[in-house]
Amino acid sequence: RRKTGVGMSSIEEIYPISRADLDLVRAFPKGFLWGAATASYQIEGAIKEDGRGPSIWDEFSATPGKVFQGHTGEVATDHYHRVPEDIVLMKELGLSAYRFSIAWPRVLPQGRGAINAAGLDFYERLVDELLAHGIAPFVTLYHWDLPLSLHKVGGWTNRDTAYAFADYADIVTKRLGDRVANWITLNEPWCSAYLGYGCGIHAPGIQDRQAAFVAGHHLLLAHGLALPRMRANIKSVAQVGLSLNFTPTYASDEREETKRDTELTDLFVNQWFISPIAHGRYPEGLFEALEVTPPPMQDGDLELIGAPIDFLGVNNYTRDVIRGGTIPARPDESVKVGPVPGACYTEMGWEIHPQSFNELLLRLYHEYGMQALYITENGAAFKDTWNGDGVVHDPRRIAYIQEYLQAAAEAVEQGVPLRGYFTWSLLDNFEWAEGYSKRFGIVYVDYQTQRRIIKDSGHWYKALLSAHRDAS
Ligand SMILES: N=[N+]=NCCCCNC(=O)[C@@H]1[C@H]2[C@H](O)[C@@H](O)[C@H](O)[C@@H](CO)[C@@H]12
Repeated sequence: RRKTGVGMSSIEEIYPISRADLDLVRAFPKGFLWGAATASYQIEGAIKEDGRGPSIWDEFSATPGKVFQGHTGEVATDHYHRVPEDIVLMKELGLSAYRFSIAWPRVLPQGRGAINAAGLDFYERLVDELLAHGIAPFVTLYHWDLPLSLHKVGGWTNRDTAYAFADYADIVTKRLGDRVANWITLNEPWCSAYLGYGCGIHAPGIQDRQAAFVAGHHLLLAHGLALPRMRANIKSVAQVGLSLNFTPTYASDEREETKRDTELTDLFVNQWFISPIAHGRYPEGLFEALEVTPPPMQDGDLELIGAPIDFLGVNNYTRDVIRGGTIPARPDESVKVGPVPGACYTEMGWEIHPQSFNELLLRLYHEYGMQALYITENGAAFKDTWNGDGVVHDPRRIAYIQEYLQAAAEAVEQGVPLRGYFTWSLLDNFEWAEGYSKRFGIVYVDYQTQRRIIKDSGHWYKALLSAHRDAS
């Protein structure tokens, strides 16, 4: 379509959505929250500023060979110094909610004990600025940046860390519980436990399967111990949940060993954490399949862990297709096949498969009885290029989000109580072991200048959210 006048936006820029998009948004109920998600270590930078203590990711990313080209979160997207402009950006996009995480080492530099007032003040200003712009804060208390001092005494393999987390949760909710109505205790404890302590590709870089299950139990215990402390400090209408990552597993053929390996991988990847949360017990056969002994538990742990949550945060990006090995392969070594003929993949090598997202949502509702679900992360990394002006074309990210939202809309029509969707991520950011080489944002970050450029997907998302508001 042609320009509508010098300096004016083109019609396409104002309404870059299709008729199908308009039908899509109508599937989501009035009041459905539309947001974007980030995490402290991935966007803040300022890792030594205003009293912040070191985290395990400060140490891990500074360790040669751990992160792509030695990238670190030292500067990241410099969000710590750019909160006002980044919130204007969120407003410009029309977000009704914003999910971010609080850096434990900013609030408690040693992980416990002395509170760093400047750290709490930073998050109080962030929350107040969001509320002033009519954006609902969704606060994650732990998104992987464990205070280094706690790691020095065992980190998540030390049961005391669970108690330290509950104290940290108490401090934060005492300060912000009057204003923040949506709380997430942990982000993806599976990644913290297995990637951090099992295979070691994430901080603290330990390779010990037994340690991974001990850490996993203490992460769950941290969640369970924090729940009552948080509920005492937040408003009765406020809600508490946690965000779990799921990667649905599919058999690549009909052989018995393939079905067995697919089921065992599902146990390991998808059931390990949701089972204690939803059913108050670890899934049958998990420890045997991983050839570990059950982690040390005390009486009452599983009751604390299985206490009711108000919502489940669902993080999903892709699925895994499994081929059975001739011998029972341990599920952390299962054979993932790819590329699947006719399938499409993101820059992470993750298959784009919205159907498995739909089936996951149905499963979480029917098999785990979740009464409220938020998609707290979904998005894609593609090779985004910026040509120096205000435009970044990312059609594949638009298509990815469209397809996944279509799958979510079908789940809503099938009765799944889905309350909101947060795309990962608001900004391009520090993608853990991949450093800055992978871009997930609907907003491009030029790291040389820290300039933010809304990608086509950001303009599209804005129009979609506007259409939903109009249709509600
Ligand atoms: N096959 N396969 N596997 C896919 C497994 C995905 C596990 N990683 C995540 O979910 C992380 C989550 C994290 O919260 C965020 O901090 C990360 O930036 C995003 C993007 O990586 C996602």
